Amino acid sequence: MLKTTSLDKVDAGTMLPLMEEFYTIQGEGFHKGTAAYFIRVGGCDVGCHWCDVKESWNAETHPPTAIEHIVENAAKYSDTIVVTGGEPLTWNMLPLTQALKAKNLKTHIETSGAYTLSGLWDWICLSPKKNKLPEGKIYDEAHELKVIVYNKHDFIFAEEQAAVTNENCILYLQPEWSVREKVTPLIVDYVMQNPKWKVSLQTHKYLNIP
Ligand SMILES: C[S@@+](CC[C@H](N)C(=O)[O-])C[C@H]1O[C@@H](n2cnc3c(N)ncnc32)[C@H](O)[C@@H]1O
Ligand SMILES: Nc1nc2[nH]cc(C(=O)O)c2c(=O)[nH]1
Ligand code: SF4
Ligand SMILES: [Mg+2]
Repeated sequence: MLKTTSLDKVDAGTMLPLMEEFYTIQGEGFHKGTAAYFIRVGGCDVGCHWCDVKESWNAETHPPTAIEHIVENAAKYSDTIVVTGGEPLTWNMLPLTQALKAKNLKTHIETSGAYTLSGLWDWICLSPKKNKLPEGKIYDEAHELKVIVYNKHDFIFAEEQAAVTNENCILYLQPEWSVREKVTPLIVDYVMQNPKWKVSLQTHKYLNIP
């Protein structure tokens, strides 16, 4: 009985499968270098073979957690909150983001955009994936587009995605970590040839912080 209630609340977005939460420095993209509190929500079936948080995929291994509890913790640490996963848009993000905004916290999301956009966001980082493309509307709303480069074909994918994204969106190419030594020089050359793009590195990994 108790279990069913939690599942209903997860469906409603008033509880979320919480994998971890941590205060760190945003390592990637536009807000790189900014202190932020990260909320990592479990659950993702996009299946990127190089995903650096595969432990997040199975939502059932992460305890349904009341959003009041998540928000109360977050507010103690930072005024910038990054919601990531897993794929946060697996779930209804409206209750969580409303509660964060009620505390005057800035809401940022890291998402593949594979599911319908929900929630109230001050910053949307869209990182599209070939195997499950974003749902239309998020292309109009995204503030940054961050394409992961694993091999040279990803430059073509990046251009295709930029072409359908709003014109104010800031464009980033980020090396896939395991092949960074090979692809970072390719990204450097590409950005110099195509300066509408910028380089994004996973700087937290170089700094050895979460
Ligand atoms: C782990 S994902 C979680 C959020 C969401 N599922 C997504 O993919 O945007 C957070 C960010 O890390 C990026 N990422 C994941 N694995 C990576 C890797 N091995 N190298 C570089 N970036 C990676 C994703 O593209 C995304 O921008
Ligand atoms: N420091 C730090 N910055 C990040 N930016 C995006 C991350 C993510 O996993 O979503 C991430 C992360 O895991 N750690
Ligand atoms: S969409 Fe994000 S969390 Fe899901 S597999 Fe890809 S990188 Fe990992
Ligand atoms: Mg990460």
